[in-house]
Amino acid sequence: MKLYHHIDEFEPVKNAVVTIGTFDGVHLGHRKIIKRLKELADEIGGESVILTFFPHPRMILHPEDQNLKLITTIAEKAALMEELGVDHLIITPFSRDFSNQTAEEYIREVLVKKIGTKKIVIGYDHRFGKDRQGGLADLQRLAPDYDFEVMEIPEQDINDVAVSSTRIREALLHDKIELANEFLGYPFYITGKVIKGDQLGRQLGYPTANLLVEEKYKLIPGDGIFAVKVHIDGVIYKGMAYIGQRPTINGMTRNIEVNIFNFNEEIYNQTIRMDFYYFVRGDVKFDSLDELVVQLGKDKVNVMKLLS
Ligand SMILES: Cc1cc2nc3c(=O)[nH]c(=O)nc-3n(C[C@H](O)[C@H](O)[C@H](O)COP(=O)(O)O)c2cc1C
Ligand SMILES: Nc1ncnc2c1ncn2[C@@H]1O[C@H](COP(=O)(O)OP(=O)(O)O)[C@@H](O)[C@H]1O
Repeated sequence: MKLYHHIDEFEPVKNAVVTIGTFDGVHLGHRKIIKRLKELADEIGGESVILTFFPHPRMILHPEDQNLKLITTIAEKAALMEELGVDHLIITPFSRDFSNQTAEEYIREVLVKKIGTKKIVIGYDHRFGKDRQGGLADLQRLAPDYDFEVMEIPEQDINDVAVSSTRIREALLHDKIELANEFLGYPFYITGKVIKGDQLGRQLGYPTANLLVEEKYKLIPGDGIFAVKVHIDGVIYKGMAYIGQRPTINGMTRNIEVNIFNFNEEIYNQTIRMDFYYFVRGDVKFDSLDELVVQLGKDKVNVMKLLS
């Protein structure tokens, strides 16, 4: 897959089959659209192109709003699309200039001249151009002039996609990891850099790698203990993860940590990926560290069972 960080980097391709969207999570509904996109491209010996915007329009129009949480970071989204065999992914900043183009300018300048669109796969409700004035009808009206074809994604499919992004976010925030994974079609994951914590973990007999997620907009599941698999340098380990404030030690920050099974290496500053499989239990304030350690032993047994 070829990746572009601005629409201006893209050179028009022959028979571009294009779709536009946020594709947060690259979940089962998105996968269906991407599959269709690739089939259409194959039919005409063309190439599949996805146009997505980053930062998300809401981040530009409402920078003060920190509530926008996405299932996938932009890098994760690109990796997932690459796995699915998309030919070209254009991630273009959603600037005010960009959004000030009229619908017709957008179709002519972006879709036709910059991308070379031959077919566009688009939802019935997709809006574009200044004040979101453009839509499917404009594409259909201008298609003959600019020699492209419009393929509408049926309303039901669009609703499925919207419903599943929302439901995945809800599920992740409420300990329903398995449900989220069912909608995603793969295990939800977090990518982060290992940073120093309070160095207490190893004293308790359970060292925990603390993850820093740099993307503030990444959705983090609700507090609790989870059965996970951790990718470190291409090797996959089982482990038990914790998300919470550590009430037992009156922790002040919300941590993401993982005790990795059968592992004993220093991995500070490394970027690791953690795949979530099961929710194990909720966060508890124990009366002592000894009680916490006893529980950690039980958690380990439970997680091993769940992942075996
Ligand atoms: C599987 C697992 C379960 C945990 N459960 C709890 C818990 O229920 N309550 C709590 O206060 N801390 C819990 N912790 C967090 C520990 O308090 C934390 O790992 C310890 O404070 C070490 O922190 P450090 O990595 O900053 O040294 C858990 C950690 C792990 C790995
Ligand atoms: N099995 C393991 N699971 C997690 N981290 C481990 C493991 N073995 C060694 N480590 C290393 O130890 C660190 C965690 O130890 P810990 O005492 O909890 O320190 P910190 O509070 O800095 O996280 C990890 O960041 C990692 O570099």
